[in-house]
Amino acid sequence: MTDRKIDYLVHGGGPLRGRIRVPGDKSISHRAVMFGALAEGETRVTGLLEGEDVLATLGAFRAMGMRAEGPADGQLLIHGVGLRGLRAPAEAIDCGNSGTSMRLLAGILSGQPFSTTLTGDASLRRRPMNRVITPLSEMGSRIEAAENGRPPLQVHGNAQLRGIHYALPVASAQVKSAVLLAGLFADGETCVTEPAPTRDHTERMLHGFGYPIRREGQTVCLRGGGRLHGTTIQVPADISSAAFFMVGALICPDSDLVLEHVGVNPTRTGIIEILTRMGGRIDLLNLREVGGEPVADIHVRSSRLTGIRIPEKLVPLAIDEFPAIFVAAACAEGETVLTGAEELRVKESDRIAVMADGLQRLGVDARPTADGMVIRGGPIGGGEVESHTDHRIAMAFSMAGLVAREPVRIHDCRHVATSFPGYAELARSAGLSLSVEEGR
Ligand SMILES: O=C(O)C1=C[C@@H](OP(=O)(O)O)[C@@H](O)[C@H](O)C1
Ligand SMILES: C=C(OP(=O)(O)O)C(=O)O
Repeated sequence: MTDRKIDYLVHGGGPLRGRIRVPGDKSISHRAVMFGALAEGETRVTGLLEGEDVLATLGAFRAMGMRAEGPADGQLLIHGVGLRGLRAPAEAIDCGNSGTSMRLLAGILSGQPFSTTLTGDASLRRRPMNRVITPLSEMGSRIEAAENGRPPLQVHGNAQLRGIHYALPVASAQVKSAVLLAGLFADGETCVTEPAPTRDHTERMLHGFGYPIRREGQTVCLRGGGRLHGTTIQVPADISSAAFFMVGALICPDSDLVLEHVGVNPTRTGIIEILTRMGGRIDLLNLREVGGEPVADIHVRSSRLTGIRIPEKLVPLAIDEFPAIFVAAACAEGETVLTGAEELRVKESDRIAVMADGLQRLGVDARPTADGMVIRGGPIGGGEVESHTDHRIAMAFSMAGLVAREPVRIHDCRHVATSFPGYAELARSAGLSLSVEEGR
């Protein structure tokens, strides 16, 4: 990451037209690196997201002895070390801005015969880790954290973990994945029950690497001590990155945009359901299955949006898309009400507080609540907003700038590169009038 602060300045633009492909899926990319490292033999990945979060995961495994060629143009060849082949890293592992890296690594490191420190940037060091510390400790790992279970974490692994049956207190794919990854190293069976469906890329990838896994209703189980077999993985484009363009095309008149080759796993498509319920014209074209994940081209046309009450069951299925959805709500007629989304407060920033604050600065009637937001649509004015070093906040406000009456300056957008390298260029190519300036 560059230390130089950069701002985005958006002077409207649009319509958004044409066909674009956003970068690879972040969740799938992290897991491709992790499972490829723990597998026996080679894993060839294409479409890998070369964003900073995934590079942090890759750096962690290289520091633990994994060899890999790439990434270049999304291609990565991983030489797996096998489940018992990781070595202690020489120094602390820096997860940067990435919660996924830290929580999933905590699961893997819990099963190692060595101790490791996991650290991260200022945003990550504010995020809660007790949610993984609690179940991993029950399995026999010992994890020390700073105050209130915040990073850095010192993970004192245990080569003889015990399998557990764990009921997740929050719907979190990261916690589910951390426990299942530790379960690979544990005696007996490890099962996780989720309160509501969350993204299932870990389960699909275990299957792809030939590891037996069983799902019964909301419970997933595996037995430790098996083997992962190297494979090929084609990473689809990230629906969480496509989300900004979906919203931009819906709210900007005369837009007609196709987002190519996007992963549309049903545990990720809450955004499509929510925007469709708001009146968005969104069609999935050429639906196909690629490497165990459903993929489609998403066709979006400008639409008259109407506010809705967002069903709580859709919240985990759209969890990273709310910054973009709030912008859609600001452009909709009437009121949009979100509840049951307190998890948004512990992401890279407090996404409820930060989005409400920025929308208010742009003249939008946005009222934060403990677990969501109430937004009454209306005209968006110009002004200056803060990203709070949160990539998704920066990109969401850039789409607000697309339809704002005056220019919108978004402060400190460096972190967009964590999930979406090349965002400014791609947004310009689609029709956004966006310049990148020295931060002020
Ligand atoms: O498992 C994953 O890859 C992710 C799970 C979600 O986090 P939670 O598990 O905290 O909901 C999501 O917000 C994050 O961007 C990626
Ligand atoms: C919450 C996110 O990621 P992470 O938890 O991996 O930092 C995100 O990308 O929106």
